[in-house]
Amino acid sequence: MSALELRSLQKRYGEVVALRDVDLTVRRGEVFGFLGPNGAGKSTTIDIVLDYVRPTDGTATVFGLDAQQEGERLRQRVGALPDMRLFGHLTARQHVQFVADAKGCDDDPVALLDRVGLGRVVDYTADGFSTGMGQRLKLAMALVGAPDLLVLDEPSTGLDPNGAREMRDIVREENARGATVFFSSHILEQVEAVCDRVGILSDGEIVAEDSIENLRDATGTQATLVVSVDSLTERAVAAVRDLEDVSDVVADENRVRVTCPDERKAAVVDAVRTDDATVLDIESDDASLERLFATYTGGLR
Ligand SMILES: Nc1ncnc2c1ncn2[C@@H]1O[C@H](COP(=O)(O)OP(=O)(O)OP(=O)(O)O)[C@@H](O)[C@H]1O
Repeated sequence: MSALELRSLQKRYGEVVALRDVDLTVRRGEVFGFLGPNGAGKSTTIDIVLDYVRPTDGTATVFGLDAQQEGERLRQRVGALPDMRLFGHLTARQHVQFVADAKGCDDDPVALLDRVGLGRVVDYTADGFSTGMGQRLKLAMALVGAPDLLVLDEPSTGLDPNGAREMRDIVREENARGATVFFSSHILEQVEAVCDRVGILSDGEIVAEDSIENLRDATGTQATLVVSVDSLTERAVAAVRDLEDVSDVVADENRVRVTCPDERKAAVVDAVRTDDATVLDIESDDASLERLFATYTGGLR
């Protein structure tokens, strides 16, 4: 049985078609990235999965439980980080305790708050929290009861780079203990760093569902690679230029920049080392990921 199944899901708000026809399967134990530009329908999909919103047509099931029919049982097994307001007059501890009581579990709020980096403010009220602290608190609430499925809607919102990294670490830890993670974002690097597979939603429809690697192969999306060495010879540059599928070769004193498919990166590094140069640094930019996203969502063709 899969962790999450969406079948022919449709949602209209009056004239606005938020979801056209969404079919998606998230397997048990995977970290699945749910990608899409603003307004694509990600939040609507998540709200339907959590039964905050009813679909116009189609079904959403979590571990075989129908979101509309068995919402209460379903929520027992799910931890969600929705874009929900916190209660300013309640402390961090009270927020987590509230979820623990609702789920009927005896998790220690302080341990959970410690895990998300709020160990020192457990008795502070949420009204003084920054956006990032609020986001951490919502994550602690999502972790209550060691859920089988974690649904994280834009979890990195408001987090600084350290916070974003800690969020990724927690996603990995949760996945390692067996949780399936469904992770929505429009920040591609975040998704690539933790996700096994991704689904790309565009204009209310899934336009791609695969590993990022396979999607790259399918679209022939190229990466930019910069190799820095201790000394660069003309022979080495010529060897790089001779490589198949490698283009836009630019060389300066001790660096070579090229455009190539992922699977040619190793050949480029080998060629740069033709005269036994020592590799000092290898950089590969994320532009390829941006292009991949744009290819599927209509930003670039
Ligand atoms: N309550 C609502 N009433 C009317 N239209 C809505 C409502 N909620 C969402 N929509 C519309 O449905 C579409 C999908 O919105 P949704 O918030 O699901 O997208 P999203 O992918 O989560 O976007 P974002 O990345 O900006 O959060 C948009 O056109 C939005 O304006």
